[in-house]
Amino acid sequence: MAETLDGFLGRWAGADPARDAVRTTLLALTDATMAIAAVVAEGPLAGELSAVRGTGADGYDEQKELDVRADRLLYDALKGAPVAAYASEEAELPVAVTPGAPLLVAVDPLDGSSNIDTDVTIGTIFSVLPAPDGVDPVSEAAFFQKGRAQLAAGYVVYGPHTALVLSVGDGTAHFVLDRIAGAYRLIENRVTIPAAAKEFAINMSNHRHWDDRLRLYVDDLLQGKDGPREVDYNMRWIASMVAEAHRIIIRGGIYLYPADTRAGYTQGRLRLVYEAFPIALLMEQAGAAATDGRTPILDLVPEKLHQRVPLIFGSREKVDRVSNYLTGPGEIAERSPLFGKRGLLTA
Ligand SMILES: O=P(O)(O)OC[C@H]1O[C@](O)(COP(=O)(O)O)[C@@H](O)[C@@H]1O
Ligand SMILES: [Mg+2]
Ligand SMILES: [Mg+2]
Repeated sequence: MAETLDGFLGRWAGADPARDAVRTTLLALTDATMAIAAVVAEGPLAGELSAVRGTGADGYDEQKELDVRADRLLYDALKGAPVAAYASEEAELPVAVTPGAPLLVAVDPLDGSSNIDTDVTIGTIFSVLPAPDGVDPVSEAAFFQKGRAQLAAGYVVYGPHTALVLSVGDGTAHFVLDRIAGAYRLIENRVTIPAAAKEFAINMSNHRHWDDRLRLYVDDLLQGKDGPREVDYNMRWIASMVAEAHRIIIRGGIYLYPADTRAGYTQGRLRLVYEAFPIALLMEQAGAAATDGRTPILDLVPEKLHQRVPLIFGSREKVDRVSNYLTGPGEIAERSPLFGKRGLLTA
């Protein structure tokens, strides 16, 4: 039988108390995800999981019954863990857990809420940070730490099987839930994401709202073999970022949720602290990359707990190429109608 998460983290933590605190916290979080997986698997038998229960912290997103339940399960599971404060997409401000404890946790309890009632993969995303010295841990400011400060990060996808992907800063590991044993079991110790891939994921319905450089990149992909890339690509859009991340972990590709001109989307859609940071750590630790188009996501420092960020992640060569389109002069200046003389139609 494959090693359990408990065994894996036990080996990693050894006798180090700081690592043991992270281990205890991850086991509490992943216990909660098993309870969430059970609710997700029941679907409508567990109640009206997609019923609207409120609006998110900045007033743009609806809060559904399952968002609220997942949030409660995660918070309750952390009681007794060495966590000073818990921040969630579902609450405006962090809340206290264990006073004086060394860690902070930030979560997206349920990612892909629009898919709850369609039986499409959804997930939970989490990030573990150190409680900073000299700052009240139960404050937004405590979470204003660089993505590279994360001690651990991961997600669980509730799909046909339930998978956990986790990093404690030494590679990215892949586990699958063994429902009978009630434990996650190790599938791959060190995931390596292929540097190149032919799949991209973006919500194409926003095409007209994008910036010209981003539009040029996607239009070039769409031209396939007949365009400048000279390769046919395939497209996916699940509308659960966590499910797209999992596909990329398994076989590579790129995910883009750029900024666009719609109200509420000028900084993209995804949240920096509990969506982009954890996914970026998992990507980098698996040999891939994550950027806002200019700066590696892990080098950003949040200024607000619920701050949004344009998010591009996946296979390294693809992320580098799109960053080139967004920031570099080079071939873009040659070909773009806005940035060069030849123009898109004559290229
Ligand atoms: O409906 P859109 O604009 O395609 O947005 C889908 C994106 O929104 C998200 O669902 C946002 O996450 P939440 O469900 O946690 O709000 C992403 O997972 C997903 O990629
Ligand atoms: Mg989300
Ligand atoms: Mg969510």
